[in-house]
Amino acid sequence: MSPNLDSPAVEVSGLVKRYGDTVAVDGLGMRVARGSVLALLGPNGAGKTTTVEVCEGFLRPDAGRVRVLGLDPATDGARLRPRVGVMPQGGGAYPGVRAAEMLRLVAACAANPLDPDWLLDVLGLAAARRTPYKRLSGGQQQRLSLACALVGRPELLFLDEPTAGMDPQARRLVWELVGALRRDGVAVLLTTHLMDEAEALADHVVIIDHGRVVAEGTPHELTSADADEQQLRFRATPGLDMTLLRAALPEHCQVHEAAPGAYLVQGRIDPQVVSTVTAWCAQQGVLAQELQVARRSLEDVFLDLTGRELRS
Ligand SMILES: Nc1ncnc2c1ncn2[C@@H]1O[C@H](COP(=O)(O)OP(=O)(O)OP(=O)(O)O)[C@@H](O)[C@H]1O
Repeated sequence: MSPNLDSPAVEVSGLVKRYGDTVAVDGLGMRVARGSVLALLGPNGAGKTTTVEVCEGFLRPDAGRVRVLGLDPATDGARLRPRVGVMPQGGGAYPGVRAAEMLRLVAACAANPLDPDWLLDVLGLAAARRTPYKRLSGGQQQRLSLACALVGRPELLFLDEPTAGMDPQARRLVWELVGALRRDGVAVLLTTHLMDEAEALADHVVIIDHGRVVAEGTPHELTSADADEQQLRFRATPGLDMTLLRAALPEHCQVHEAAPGAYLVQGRIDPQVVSTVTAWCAQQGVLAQELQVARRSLEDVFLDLTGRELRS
């Protein structure tokens, strides 16, 4: 039986990591419970990879406390390696090695590995088993990297942008796999830029910016924190005069044409607001179609917290 089963899978407090004058991580704290999936979100340069690499033991922190499965990754690497799976950003393999060889090499280091051939099959790589790593497509390299992270039956998985560059089919497959691992009690710390990925997979979301936590909670908590902030979306003829609709709606409502013919009303959406919108459209002689009332999306929350402008 594994030691330290009572401790969280990952526990970080007051983490600081600098590169010269750049403070990449600035007092960050987070906790990944056993058997749960935590998604770490943040704009480019927010400090996600640095945080994950400290937890993986690849980087030493400048300050703070990091415990992985109850151990210190900076000093207990040898004890942690057999229990942790790592899928780094951008793969990481010898370019000439064939897919199946590489997976077998990794499997040989594990005490009780999964069958590499079975794993290649599950990840849709059976036909590519003799292909050298450098000749695999980007998505195939990602899947092989995931296979390498999984083959040792880890208790904890670090996935840094696991589905970047994957086609929708491969992405679905990875999502299903992560769901199955979680049901088997594996903890997962993943970073992603895909809000639907975080919503689909994560029990807990941590949004960071400038190396600090700016919000955290379940996807539901994050998107329903402000009950007065809802959205009414509808489609109609492009170019309707939004100043007229705005004047017909209560003061707390904002309205704009998000894309040609796609309209968005934001505020407290009650039955009266819905009725005003449909009646106003009828007055204009247009039909409001695909009418939908929803909470703010995780992407809205993320953009509100981290800004809408592009980072350099
Ligand atoms: N090896 C390094 N040397 C110097 N600065 C670095 C190094 N690695 C990262 N940084 C800087 O640290 C900050 C955090 O980078 P990090 O890669 O952790 O961010 P990230 O959130 O993972 O970004 P992305 O979403 O683009 O992958 C950035 O300002 C980055 O330029």
